[in-house]
Amino acid sequence: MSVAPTTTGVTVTAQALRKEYGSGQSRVVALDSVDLDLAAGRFTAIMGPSGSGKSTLLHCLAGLDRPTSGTVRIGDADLARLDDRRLTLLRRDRIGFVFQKFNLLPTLTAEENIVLPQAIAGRRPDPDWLQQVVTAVGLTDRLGHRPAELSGGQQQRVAVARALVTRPWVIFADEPTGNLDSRSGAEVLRLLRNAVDTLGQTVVMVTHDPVAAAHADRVVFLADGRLADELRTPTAARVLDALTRLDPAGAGAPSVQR
Ligand SMILES: Nc1ncnc2c1ncn2[C@@H]1O[C@H](COP(=O)(O)OP(=O)(O)OP(=O)(O)O)[C@@H](O)[C@H]1O
Repeated sequence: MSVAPTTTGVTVTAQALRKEYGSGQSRVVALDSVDLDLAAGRFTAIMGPSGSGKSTLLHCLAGLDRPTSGTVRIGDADLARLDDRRLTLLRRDRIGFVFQKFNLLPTLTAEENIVLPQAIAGRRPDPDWLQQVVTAVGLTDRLGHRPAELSGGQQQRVAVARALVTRPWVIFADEPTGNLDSRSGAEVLRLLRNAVDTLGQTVVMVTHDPVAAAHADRVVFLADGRLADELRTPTAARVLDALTRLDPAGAGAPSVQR
């Protein structure tokens, strides 16, 4: 991206975060006493064995789900103090999302998908900024195509553009490369990395892939719903080592009834 850094990102913090599902015999503690401070303008990856609470943590941090107890702050917004309507507005106006399954509307063109969050808010995107984002993600000649006419990698680049175009405080990405071949996945990771480096964007990403996590500045590891480890300036090899220590069998067990 060819624009000067603007540091759009804000800090995301979680304090004493706990999330339980169900009750009685079927109670599951998905998150337990999680304290986390994610710096503004940095790329953080969340990793851990299957069932360790990664998606639950991302959903609680992003205001998609309410924790059982504890606090989440995005910038100076305390999510627990927002009613559902305000939380929806915060998500729409201040947060960008990139999901594994792209989540594009099939009847809309790439361009219509990119500007959809702003259209819903009754706003028009700044045309210069829209063009910069579209150029950065390499979709200039695909704007009139519908998702079915785009490759998986192109669809995910539409989703990244949709996340970037609102200049969100933070982008949350849940397995953004999970449905992509390694070349398309690398392209999407490069875009996220670039958004951090050139725009000061804050990015938080859940991934299973050590190579994807190596694009982050910091990797935090969950095990059984708790923070278990972390790495700064990770490499894929060090991430894999840390994961193997946490989960030697390569498969985590769900954390039931602690
Ligand atoms: N809606 C739900 N109802 C009951 N239990 C749930 C629900 N969502 C998640 N869980 C449980 O909470 C725990 C954490 O789940 P979560 O999906 O956050 O883990 P994860 O690390 O993202 O797993 P994976 O890597 O397999 O996607 C698991 O034991 C899971 O079975």
